[in-house]
Amino acid sequence: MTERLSPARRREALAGLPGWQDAEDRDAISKVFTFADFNAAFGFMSRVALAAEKLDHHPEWFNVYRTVSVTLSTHDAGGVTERDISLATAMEAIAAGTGLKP
Ligand SMILES: C[C@H](O)[C@H](O)[C@H]1CNC2=NC(N)=NC(=O)C2=N1
Repeated sequence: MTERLSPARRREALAGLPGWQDAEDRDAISKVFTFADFNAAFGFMSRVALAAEKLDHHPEWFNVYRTVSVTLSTHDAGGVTERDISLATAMEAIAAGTGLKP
């Protein structure tokens, strides 16, 4: 659970997570979510915050108006683990119900 993913597993996981990609400057994965408006973006962040606490795994993120830029990595492991894939998967499910930009 806390080991960095093999390249093959990482490719497989990213293939199932639309819009997620390798971060440019470090060992992490990232995505920019664009919502209908600020209300939807902040609602997404509120729901993700609750899920992150349950998973004990927390996003690095940056919100401007209706966009939320997310970077996930497991600091203890120095890279991407199954914990990041679990949180990314939860974020996808939450975003699907939160008023993504049409
Ligand atoms: C003690 C606690 O489990 C750790 O500090 C957790 C908390 N949330 C975390 N979140 C993320 N993204 N990476 C971590 O390594 C991490 N570690």
